[in-house]
Amino acid sequence: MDAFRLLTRSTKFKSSAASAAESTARLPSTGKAANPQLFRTTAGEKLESAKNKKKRKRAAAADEEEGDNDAAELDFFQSSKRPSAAKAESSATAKDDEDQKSDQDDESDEEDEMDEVERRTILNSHKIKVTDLRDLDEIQPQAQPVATTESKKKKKKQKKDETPVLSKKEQKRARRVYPQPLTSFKELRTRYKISSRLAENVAEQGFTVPTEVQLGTLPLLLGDSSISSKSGEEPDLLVVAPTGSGKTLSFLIPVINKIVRHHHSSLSNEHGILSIVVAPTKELASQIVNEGRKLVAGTGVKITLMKKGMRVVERDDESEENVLDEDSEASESESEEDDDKPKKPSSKVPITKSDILVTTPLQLVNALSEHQTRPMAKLPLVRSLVLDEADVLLDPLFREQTLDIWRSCIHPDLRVSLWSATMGSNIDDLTRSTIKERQADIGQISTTQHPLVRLVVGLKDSAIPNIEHKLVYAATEQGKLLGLRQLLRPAAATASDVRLRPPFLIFTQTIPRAIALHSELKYDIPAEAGGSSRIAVLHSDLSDTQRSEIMRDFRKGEIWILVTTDLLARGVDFRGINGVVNYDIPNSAAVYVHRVGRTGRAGREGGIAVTYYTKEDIPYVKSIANIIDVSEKLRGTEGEKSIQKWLLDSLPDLSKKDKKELKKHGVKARQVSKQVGKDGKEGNGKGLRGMRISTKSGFERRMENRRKGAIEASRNRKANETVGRGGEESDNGSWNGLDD
Ligand SMILES: Nc1ncnc2c1ncn2[C@@H]1O[C@H](COP(=O)(O)OP(=O)(O)OP(=O)(O)O)[C@@H](O)[C@H]1O
Repeated sequence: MDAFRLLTRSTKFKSSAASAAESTARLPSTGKAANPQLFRTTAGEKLESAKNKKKRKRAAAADEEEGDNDAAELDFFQSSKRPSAAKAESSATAKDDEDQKSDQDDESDEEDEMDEVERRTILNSHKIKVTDLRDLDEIQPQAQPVATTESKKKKKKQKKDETPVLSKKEQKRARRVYPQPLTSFKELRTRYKISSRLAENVAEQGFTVPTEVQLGTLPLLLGDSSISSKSGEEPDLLVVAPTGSGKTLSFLIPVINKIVRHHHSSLSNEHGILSIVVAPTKELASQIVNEGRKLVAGTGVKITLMKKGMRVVERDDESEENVLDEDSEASESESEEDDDKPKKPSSKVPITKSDILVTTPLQLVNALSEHQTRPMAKLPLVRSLVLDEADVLLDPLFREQTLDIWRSCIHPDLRVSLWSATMGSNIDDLTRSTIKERQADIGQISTTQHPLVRLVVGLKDSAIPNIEHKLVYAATEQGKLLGLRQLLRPAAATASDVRLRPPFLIFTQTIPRAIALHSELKYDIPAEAGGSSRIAVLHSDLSDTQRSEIMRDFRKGEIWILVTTDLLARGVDFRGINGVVNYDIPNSAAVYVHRVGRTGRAGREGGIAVTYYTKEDIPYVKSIANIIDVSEKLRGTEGEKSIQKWLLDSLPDLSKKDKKELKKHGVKARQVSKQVGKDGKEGNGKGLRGMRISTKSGFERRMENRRKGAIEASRNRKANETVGRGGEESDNGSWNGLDD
């Protein structure tokens, strides 16, 4: 069924069939991109393909030598699906397989080793920048820079016994590292020797080319010896990489592999949570678990979504409890409405048995502190802590909870990795200081310090270059609604030059506005296209069950248009959505980057981001216009710029204080006054302004309200006369919410 056609109510487009087909072919919903990478230069591509060609030749020669029987074992990356029987067999022989191949792999490893120039060329070609963030004196002596004239001059000024002060440029150079990039997924097995079953599970996803973030981070986390430590020691890692670039796979593969190794090691009798992944929303946490389940199949690793009422550790003062298996948790009811209250006395609940726990911050903090009634319990076995959307997890809203979790992980070998598409420099500082503070707390000596590495893909804090941005001035709230209606009826949209095919997301500033917009639009979808069931609203006031049902239906394609708040701005992966509408402008440039990043996932072309702004928004638009400008420059399309220089120059700059205020509360005109209840019935009507969404003018609304008031008053008068006593006081004069 073509959603776009149905929405046009069978109206024929003026454009030719050929051009329509051409535009459809480029839509994100039509399938995955041939290459998910966003950045690459010819020089880098040539070098990578030369390296891969060499490897293929070697593999073919090895195949010939080993005969047909062994070939099946060696080429598990070739086909995306393998019969399960073969899988079971290969899983059973995995360890032997690893041992048998290790000699051959060692040999090929040496051949695969790139020199620094090659590593530099490939990393630069993909716009990957890796930096060691430790203090310079902590970085290995080899990393110290060669003194330049600049530093020599400074040196003269210093006393002889003092260490030289390096210029900023020199410090930067000293910190740059060029780890060997992953040129193909095959290397996960041949070079990094990950579990063969895990490698098969990755291959079964059908991914052929690693994305930039995978190419850069997987070697670091799987133990690459070319990084600054020279020891191949796993670093703590800060990663800034574009939205939809495959960060989830980048952190899950190493975490799962580490646990498989742990299960095979002498520590295999240690049972408990070994890794924690923290994400800011339940939707994202549940998505990570789904992705994780595909990767852990058959590896013996268990991944669990943290739910209310679950117990994750045994406190010292508790008696032994029976242990609940992860499989039985899957059947737990998801209909818990209130996360802040314990479901049943926690001591009666069995302890969760899982290797990887995926959680939102509050849920884990509540479990560890028994709803903040007791000191936080410790998580003594956790070796990997992953903070997904780390900048938001370390934002004041979640910071204390996230740091509490971090501090609870007391194992000396803990490694932390922080991931996001946007990260301020304050996160670098906070990470550094938390690592030091934690090391001091657990009495770790400095010699055991490992690298803290930052890896940035592309330009930090920028929107993906493979989508089209439209910044549309709508003057008023009514103008925005009219514009949006045009998008919903694409036949009319030809005039406005924006064509957006479902499925798409619409973001509003607040929950009441999302609800209001949904009620305003729900009858706009024609019955033959499925009517109001095609459009839904999702926000955090809904129950968990409602939230997951809506997510499921949107993913299945039953819901075409989803109105939502920033709840879905981050991390959530709806692979084929064609666009994003910022009905209300985002509260910050970072939120813009994340919201629009819901489309154009994994390098898909053709996604559109439409942002409406009104007169009230003008002071806040410049940072968004800047992001669009940079994204278009990254794309490198001459002459196709949507942000003109004159616009950038004429838009006002926002002060730091106003930026902070905007981030915290959004555009003032759209805030919901405290006197207004969620039902929209309290107050005198003025507080409702922020949630009002209607095409009717203020005058029309006033007239309508007066009419309603008059009818209501006459009804009351009649009732009073009949009953012979005064009726209940009614708030006739107040506006009664939204126009349906
Ligand atoms: N190498 C690959 N080739 C093709 N698709 C991939 C590859 N790696 C991941 N993907 C797909 O890319 C999509 C986006 O991945 P993911 O959700 O991990 O992105 P992300 O970087 O975490 O984005 P965000 O910043 O929005 O959270 C997913 O649908 C995933 O299956």
